Amino acid sequence: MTKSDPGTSQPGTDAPSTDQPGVDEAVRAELNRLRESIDNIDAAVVHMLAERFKCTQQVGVLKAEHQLPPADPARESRQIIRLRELAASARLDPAFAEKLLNFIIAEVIRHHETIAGETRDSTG
Ligand SMILES: C=C(O[C@@H]1C=C(C(=O)O)C=C[C@H]1O)C(=O)O
Repeated sequence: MTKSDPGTSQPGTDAPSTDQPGVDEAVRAELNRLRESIDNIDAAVVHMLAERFKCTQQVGVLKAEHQLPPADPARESRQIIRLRELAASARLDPAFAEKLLNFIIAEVIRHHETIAGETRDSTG
């Protein structure tokens, strides 16, 4: 297989696609089984994040209506401590858990700033 042989490798790699003939049937079956679980977990993550953002949007509206700042660093510090402990007990890298939470919170704060701006515009 070469790079000029389209469709036989994953984009950006020279590794053979698992869809190719020649991949052991038992390996393919195990991979498919694991990928079905991964797809279910990814769906659950998306649904849980959607629910989280529904809550944080409501927090954003409440803060905007009461002139509270979009970010609450003290609350974030407590969440990070708690999440790192949860991660450690679940054998997930606490640094990864912290990065993920910070990534999500940054997006939430962006939403809150937008809501605050819109609220100021509409109330004058
Ligand atoms: C949702 C809030 O607003 C911000 C976003 C947070 C979050 O996404 O968990 C936490 C703290 C705040 O910086 C909040 O204050 O509770």
